[in-house]
Amino acid sequence: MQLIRARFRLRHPGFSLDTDLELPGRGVSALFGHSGSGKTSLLRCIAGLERAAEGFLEVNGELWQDSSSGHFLPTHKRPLGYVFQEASLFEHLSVRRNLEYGQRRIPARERRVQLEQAVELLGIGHLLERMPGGLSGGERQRVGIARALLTSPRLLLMDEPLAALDLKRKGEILPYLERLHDELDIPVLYVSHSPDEVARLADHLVLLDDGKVLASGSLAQTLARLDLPTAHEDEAGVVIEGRVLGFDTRYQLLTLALPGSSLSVRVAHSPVEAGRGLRFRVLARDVSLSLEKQRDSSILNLLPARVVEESPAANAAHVLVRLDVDGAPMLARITRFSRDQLGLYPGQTLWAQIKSVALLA
Ligand SMILES: Nc1ncnc2c1ncn2[C@@H]1O[C@H](COP(=O)(O)OP(=O)(O)OP(=O)(O)O)[C@@H](O)[C@H]1O
Repeated sequence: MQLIRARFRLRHPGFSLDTDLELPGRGVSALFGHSGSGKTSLLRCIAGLERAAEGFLEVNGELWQDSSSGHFLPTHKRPLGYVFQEASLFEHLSVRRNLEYGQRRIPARERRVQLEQAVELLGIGHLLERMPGGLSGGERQRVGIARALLTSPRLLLMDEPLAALDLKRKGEILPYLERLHDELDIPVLYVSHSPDEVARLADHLVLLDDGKVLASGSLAQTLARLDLPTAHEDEAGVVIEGRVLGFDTRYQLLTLALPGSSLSVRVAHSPVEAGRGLRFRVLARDVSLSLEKQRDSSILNLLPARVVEESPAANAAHVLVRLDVDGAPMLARITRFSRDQLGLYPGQTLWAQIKSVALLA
């Protein structure tokens, strides 16, 4: 069974962590929550760094901890990689030697990731003979991630791996993280403050608040839940996956297939060929609703939608509406005035006008 079960109780003065999670044993699970909500504490429990933590941890069928029977694998025996904000590389060793150090911790027959593969995945072939002192923050982080992979982990823990980088470097490194996600079969627990990173990388989302799990579910379903604080942020929105149908060079329009309709996005170049999957993000504030299909509208995307439920928004003049668009959940933030004009009710079918779609690639 591909599953990570993580049940922990940990007390610090003034803070207690109490989690009972079942996470998918593959793909990226993002841990999201305010500062102090317990994200790092949970990763530390999973890594076995909190000896005082009571709990149970099973990773894809392997038992790492069970306090009820006194079973506790110490950190160095847990096959995991841990990537922090800043990579702590051995400064006196070249990049190649740093990577080999990671690899040597594992007997040859147990290695699941080869040096060439990690170097290629992180795009660091040209850095191998360099010393860490001369690397940029983004390059260091890529080397740190490659070194973690070379220990052939059964689980990769990443604690805000991009937080120390500026926006440009973040943009450079994200495609490599996406490749890890697509090409390696190692489950990742990814702590982040950034909705954008989560939208791009995560499959599963865990929301933590004051040491407790507020929600744990698929990214698409969880982002669309009106009862969670994420739906009430200014940047609230959903992530949808579609398959590329085609790219029109004259109009620079990329068309993506949804289960029963399609969406068009204006982009200069198609990032992938037809048939491949792509993620895109639709913010609640970019979706408006109408009863009629407005054919004369300059808005490109008009999709049939069904109202599932509504909730007051943070701003009293707005309401949040959860929609079902061909089985894909979507959020719309509209004014209370529009809501009354539409006579909105659950089950109503209407048209969602999508003013802007952000491609996550
Ligand atoms: N060793 C410790 N002793 C006492 N309190 C601690 C200890 N470690 C963590 N805490 C407290 O536990 C709470 C959760 O901390 P944690 O670092 O897990 O939060 P976080 O969600 O990762 O925060 P951030 O996003 O700021 O990194 C905080 O209030 C912190 O002060």
